[in-house]
Amino acid sequence: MNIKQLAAEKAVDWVEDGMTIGLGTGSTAVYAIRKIGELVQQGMRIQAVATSVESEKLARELSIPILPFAEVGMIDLTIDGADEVDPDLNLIKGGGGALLREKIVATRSRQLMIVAGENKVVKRLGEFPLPVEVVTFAHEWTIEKLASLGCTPVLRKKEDGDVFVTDNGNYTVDCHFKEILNPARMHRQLNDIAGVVDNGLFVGLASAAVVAYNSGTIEVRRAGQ
Ligand SMILES: O=C(CO)[C@H](O)[C@H](O)COP(=O)(O)O
Repeated sequence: MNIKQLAAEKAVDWVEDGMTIGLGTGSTAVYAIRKIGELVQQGMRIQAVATSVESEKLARELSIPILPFAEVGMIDLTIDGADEVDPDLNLIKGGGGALLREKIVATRSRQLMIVAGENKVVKRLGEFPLPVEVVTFAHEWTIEKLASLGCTPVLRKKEDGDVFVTDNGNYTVDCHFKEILNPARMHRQLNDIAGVVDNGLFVGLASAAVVAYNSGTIEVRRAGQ
C-alpha cells in the first residue's frame, strides 16, 4: 500500500454512521472516497458533499449519496489532501485545481482532516507554488499585481497548452514564492487584490493531519499541539 492510501484510509476511521462528509479532491483524497464508498456498500448511512466535479463523479459511481448544498447544515468531517502542511497545520492547497470549492467546504466543516504522505510535510510553506484562483477578466493585470507581492506568477496551462479552467470557470495562477514567512498576512494580501477569487493558503482551518511515512507508520497531528 502506498503512503497516500495509508493516510487516506486511516482517516476514514473517523467516519461514523449518520455523518455528513466533505469529500476532498486529488490523488490522495481519492483513496478516502473509495474507502467511504465501501462503508456505504456495507450499509453505513453517510451523506456527502464534494469539492470538485471529479470527486462528485467518483462518489456517485460508488453510490455515495450527494446532498444539495441547501440541505446541508454543518459538515461533520471533511477529508482532503494538501500540497504542503506546516507545523501549525497551515496548508498550501490547490495543486489539483479545486482550492475554492475545497475552502468553501472546509469552512463549513466541524473538522477538516488532512491526509498526506510524509513528502507533504514542510517546516515553512512556499516551496510548492501557491495556487491562486483569478477571474478571467483582465487576468493579465491581476497577474501583475500578484508579482508585486514578491512571487513569480505562472498562469496554469494543461498538457495540451490550453489554459486550465477551474470548475468555477476561473483561471489558476501558480505563484512561486520559495517561502511564505507569514501565511495569514499573505492570505489577506492576496485576497485584497481585485480579480483574485481566493488563494490556496488554508490558515487555521485544519483540525488534524494524518501523515503516512514510507516506513509504514502513521502519525496523527492535531491542531494546537
Ligand atoms: O488541493 C488539492 C486539489 O485542489 C489537493 O488536495 C492537493 O493538490 C493534493 O493532491 P494530491 O493528493 O494529488 O497530491
